[in-house]
Amino acid sequence: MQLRKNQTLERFHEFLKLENEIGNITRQEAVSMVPPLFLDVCPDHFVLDMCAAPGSLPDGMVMANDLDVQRCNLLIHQTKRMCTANLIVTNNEAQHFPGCRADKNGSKASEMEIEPQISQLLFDRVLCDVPCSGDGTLRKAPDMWRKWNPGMANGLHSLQIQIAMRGLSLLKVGGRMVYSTCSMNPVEDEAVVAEILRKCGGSVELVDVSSELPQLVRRPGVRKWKVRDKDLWLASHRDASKFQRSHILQSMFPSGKSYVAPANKDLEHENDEIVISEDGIQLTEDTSTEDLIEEVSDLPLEHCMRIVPHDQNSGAFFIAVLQKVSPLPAIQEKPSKKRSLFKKNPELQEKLSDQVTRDNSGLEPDSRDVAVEKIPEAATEADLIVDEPDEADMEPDPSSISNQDDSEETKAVVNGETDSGKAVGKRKLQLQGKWKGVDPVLFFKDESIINSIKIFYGINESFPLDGHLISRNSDKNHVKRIYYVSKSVKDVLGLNFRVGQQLKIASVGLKMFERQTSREGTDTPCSFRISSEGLPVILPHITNQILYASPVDFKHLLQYKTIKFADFVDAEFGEKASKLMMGCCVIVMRDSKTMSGPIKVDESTIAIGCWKGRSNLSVMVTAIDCQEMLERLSFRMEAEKGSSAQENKLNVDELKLNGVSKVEESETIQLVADA
Ligand SMILES: C[S@@+](CC[C@H](N)C(=O)[O-])C[C@H]1O[C@@H](n2cnc3c(N)ncnc32)[C@H](O)[C@@H]1O
Repeated sequence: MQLRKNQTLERFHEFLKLENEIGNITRQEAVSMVPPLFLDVCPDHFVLDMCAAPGSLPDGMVMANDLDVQRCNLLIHQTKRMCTANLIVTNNEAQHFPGCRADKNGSKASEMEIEPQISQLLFDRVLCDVPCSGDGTLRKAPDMWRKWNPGMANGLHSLQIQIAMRGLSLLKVGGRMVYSTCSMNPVEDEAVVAEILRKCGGSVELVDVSSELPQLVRRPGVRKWKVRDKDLWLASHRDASKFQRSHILQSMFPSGKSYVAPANKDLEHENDEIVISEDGIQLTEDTSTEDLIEEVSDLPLEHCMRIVPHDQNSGAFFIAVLQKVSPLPAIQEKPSKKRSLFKKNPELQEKLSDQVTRDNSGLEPDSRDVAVEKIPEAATEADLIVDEPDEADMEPDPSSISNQDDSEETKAVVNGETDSGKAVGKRKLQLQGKWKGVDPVLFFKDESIINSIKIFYGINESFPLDGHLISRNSDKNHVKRIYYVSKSVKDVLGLNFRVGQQLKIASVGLKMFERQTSREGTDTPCSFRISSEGLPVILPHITNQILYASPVDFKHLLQYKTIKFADFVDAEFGEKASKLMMGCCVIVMRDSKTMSGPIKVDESTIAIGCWKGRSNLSVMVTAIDCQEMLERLSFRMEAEKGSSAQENKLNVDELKLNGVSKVEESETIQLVADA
């Protein structure tokens, strides 16, 4: 509110919005970022984020899942600038997340697009930041004060157990899973942890992480609590009436034990007095809790962590770290009868998908779990962007570059092959395995196109393309976008084909190449340009169609978007540009590091995709990216100017000592001055 209203913060707010839009920053409450810190992720790990919403591994990969398509879109937008080929965004129900185990001879040849190195999808790390009632966000979500009621937590308890159990069954033995909520309600926290410990019978341990992140002020988990149902406190499942037992479960209590209801229980609480206050809020006579016999858990729940607002001025959070020490008991991840039926009849699955179904992990939840009340929407981050445009198709005409927006399509298809600007409504319903309405995921194997790309950009074997390219269009002749995936992702996709595409993939890999046509004609030897997201990854491997511009010419390109060869300040650069092949090229900003020798790409390398036309170079970067890059550039130049001036001053002082009074400016200083 202050950011929006306070005039003095206007520029800061604009900066935040721009950087957020571009994907350089993501605003999130600090405490929400704590759970992954306890995951202890290593670069080669396979990580599953079961309920990811929006939040580069060399060998490992991250599979980020969320049930909500809009949140998947947001996640895709926010991870776009990470330039990672190691990410798969999926849109499955976490509690039924597919196991993807390939049997040795069961796969059909046509589905086995690529022989995978793995035969089962298991993870080294799992993050279960589950949907919760969200009372820990009370400080930033004023709505919560009106909306909250204890039924929200009770209604989510079973789903939380199911998601956590599914996570544990997908975890490798020896792996770590973090379970977290932004609720302080023990029913969603310690009760869930206790229930999964009970279900797992010693194969999962609650890890004492009190020595990890010592700066984080936290409180131990509780071992005793009561359960609230509407106007009543219940200390034990024994206290629940027969009616209440349809939604108040034994696992919500510290002992986790069930009691047989006495015959007259139904009649209890009938006469509880209900009072309606002036503002219409229902007040109830609070039942005294003193006469209830408290249960105490015998599990080491004090190893859980409670982060409370008044300890370090944060939102509230609950975190538990679990270690799988042996295979779970009675785990049989064989497809249930129901699932094999679905394979034959996907429509049946669609019909049933809205119902709360039983866990297929083999650890069946209590049958009463299915009777939970309608689950309330989980707490939301205050500043979620609902949707983001995919990168527009770009013609080498700068005016068209900045204005296109295919956000409608992005809404419709998550990310995939779209026909920019025209296709909404006309697109055929895509089919990804059994998933309707989702673009297919296909290995891109068109050798003539792959070879033309390799030759045009001079990409050698140091960057293997074969088997690493993906398209999202079943019409092989009209592929518009080609995605690049890492070896780990390639293996997972191969496995997913073998098991009949159980993963519902919203986004995979890094958009690397996009089909490009020029208004000047199509006489370019390669019809695919390098996309902005893929550029940082492929940059070190490009040997053709790449030029180095001085900071001043680079800046002019960003400012004016199109520059005639003859108009570059550095005439030699203009000359070289005119000799490039027609089509996409890459312009790297020259600095002391890129002046000579091989390109070393690091976070400071600034490069853009351009189009070499008949008489000019045009940038193929969105207007917003140009603006951001210009700002980054001026900041860098300021910094360089400062350090050069400092260096220069030192040199002058040094030379003065040697009796010389005039110093030639270094080239760096000259370039900065030009700019
Ligand atoms: C607490 S939020 C996750 C926040 C996220 N980890 C972050 O740090 O931004 C819980 C998420 O679970 C998703 N969700 C709800 N039910 C789900 C289900 N059955 N399977 C998977 N995701 C679910 C919601 O869409 C929501 O984005």
